[in-house]
Amino acid sequence: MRASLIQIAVDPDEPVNSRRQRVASLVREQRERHGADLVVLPELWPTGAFAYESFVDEAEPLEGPTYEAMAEAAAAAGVWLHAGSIVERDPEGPLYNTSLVLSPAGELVRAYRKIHRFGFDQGEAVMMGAGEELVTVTAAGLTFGLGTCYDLRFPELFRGLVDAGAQAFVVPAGWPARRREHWTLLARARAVENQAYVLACGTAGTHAGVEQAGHSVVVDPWGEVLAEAGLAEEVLVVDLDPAKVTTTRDRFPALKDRRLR
Ligand SMILES: NC(=O)CCC(=O)C(=O)O
Repeated sequence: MRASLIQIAVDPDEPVNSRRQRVASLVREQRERHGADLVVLPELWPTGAFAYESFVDEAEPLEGPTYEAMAEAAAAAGVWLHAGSIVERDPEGPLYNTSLVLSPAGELVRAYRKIHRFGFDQGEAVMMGAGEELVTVTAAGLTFGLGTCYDLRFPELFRGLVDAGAQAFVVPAGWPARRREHWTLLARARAVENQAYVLACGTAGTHAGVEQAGHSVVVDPWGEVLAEAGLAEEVLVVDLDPAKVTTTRDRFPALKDRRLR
């Protein structure tokens, strides 16, 4: 199966709706241009992950304007779409940082509320609720476990996803440039320790004064980097093979030597 990761530039001068339309047309062309079965977008790309002051105004229901634009694009292209995350307004609860996974028919098949909120005593950590559910989804022949940005620092989440059947992880992010080394290192660590693909899709540009790391990366189950973006907006195209997960786990069966559960 082939995946396209779209590292979107989040420019505060581009209105959110224009960005939605621009991203929708990028999604639409991924099948025809690159033969993609799956398209992946970053964390909170409509607003920017650090644009805390816009979270309340831009919050939307699960099937709000971002979903609508992405559903139309996924269906037009006939691709699975991990649409990155949105600021979700739950009518009965707080805001959440929620990732959406859409089928090639444009249906919302899974939503994942980010479990580990970033910011310590400010921003997302105080403005949003914490998700509580591990989420996996089987798409185009692979079972993906979902995480979001800061989640990458919490290996127990990814091990839990492996226990739930994950062969690959999708990690949308809005990771800052000043901790770029951590991003690449953690993406490779999660791949190696879980013998799983990692599809880590970040943003480009600078918003809310925070320069983004870019450098979206795809790592295979042996820890090899298959593709890595630069700093600017860019599309990464990679082929993923479920058999590679099986052979890696069979030939070097470290996951079978676990003693603490
Ligand atoms: N949006 C985020 O979760 C940022 C995470 C981050 O900056 C870090 O883990 O470092």
